[in-house]
Amino acid sequence: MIEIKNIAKTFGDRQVLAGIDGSFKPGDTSLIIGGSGTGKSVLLKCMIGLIKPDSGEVLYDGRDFLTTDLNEQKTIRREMGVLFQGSALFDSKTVLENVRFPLDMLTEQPESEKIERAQECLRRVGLENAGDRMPSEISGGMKKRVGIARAIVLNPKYLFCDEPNSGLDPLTSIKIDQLISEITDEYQITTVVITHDMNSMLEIGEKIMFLYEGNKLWEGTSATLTHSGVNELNEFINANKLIREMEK
Ligand SMILES: Nc1ncnc2c1ncn2[C@@H]1O[C@H](COP(=O)(O)OP(=O)(O)OP(=O)(O)O)[C@@H](O)[C@H]1O
Repeated sequence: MIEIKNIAKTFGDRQVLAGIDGSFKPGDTSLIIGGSGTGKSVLLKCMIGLIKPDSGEVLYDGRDFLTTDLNEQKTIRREMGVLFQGSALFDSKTVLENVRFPLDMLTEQPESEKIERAQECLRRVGLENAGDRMPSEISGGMKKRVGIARAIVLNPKYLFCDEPNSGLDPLTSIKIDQLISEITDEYQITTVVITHDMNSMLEIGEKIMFLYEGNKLWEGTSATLTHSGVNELNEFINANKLIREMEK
C-alpha cells in the first residue's frame, strides 16, 4: 500500500502540486489522469524520489520514504519497478541484457540465476524468443514489453508506469494495459500508471485520480468516470473522445 499525504511542489512562482492526498492498494492498477501540464509526472517523480516535494509524506507500507534513513530508502527503492516513457532501453544492449540490468546493478546473484530470472520475465511478457535481439530490431509494443520485463525483474512490490501507451496503436495499447493489469494482479503489486489513454481509463482503472492544475479534483473507478459531475473531468473526457474519433 502506498499513501501520499499533502504533496505540494512549486517551481519558481508556479505551484505545480497543491497538496495531493491519495492511497494505492496492492493488486490494484491505479491511474493518475489529467491534461498536459497538470502535474502528473511531477507527482510520480515525487513518489519515486526523483523530485523532492516542498511538503508532504509518501508512505510505502507505512515507511515514510522522504524522511526515513538512507538504508531504508535504498530498501524501498529496490522494491520499486519503473517503466519510463519511451521504454528507456539501452540501445547497445540486447533485450536479455536490458532485462537483467537491474540484477547486475543491485544483486550479487550468480550469472546463471540472473539469466534464468531475466528469461523468466521475458517469458512472462511473451518475448521468450527475443532475448538476443537488439532494441532497434523490435517494434514499439515489444519495447514496452521489454521495459515491463525489466521493471519486474527484481520482483517489485510497487510498479510505476509513465504513459505506457505513448506511441502505440490502440490494439497494442490494450495489450500492454492488459499485461500490466494481469501482472499487478498476479504478483499483488501496487501499481500506479500515468495515462492520457481513454481506453486505459475505461478498461484497467480500478482506481482513478484526476488532476487539474495541481489539484486532485476527482477520484473514482472506471465505472463512475463518465458521471462524476465534475465539469473539468467531463471536458477532459470529451476532448479525449474527440481525439479518438479523429484518429479512427
Ligand atoms: N524540473 C522542473 N522545473 C520547472 N518546472 C517543471 C519541472 N518539471 C515539471 N515542471 C513544470 O510542472 C508542470 C507540470 O508538469 P508535469 O510534467 O507534471 O505535467 P504532466 O501532467 O505530466 O503533463 P504531460 O501529460 O504533458 O506529461 C509543467 O508546467 C512543467 O513545465
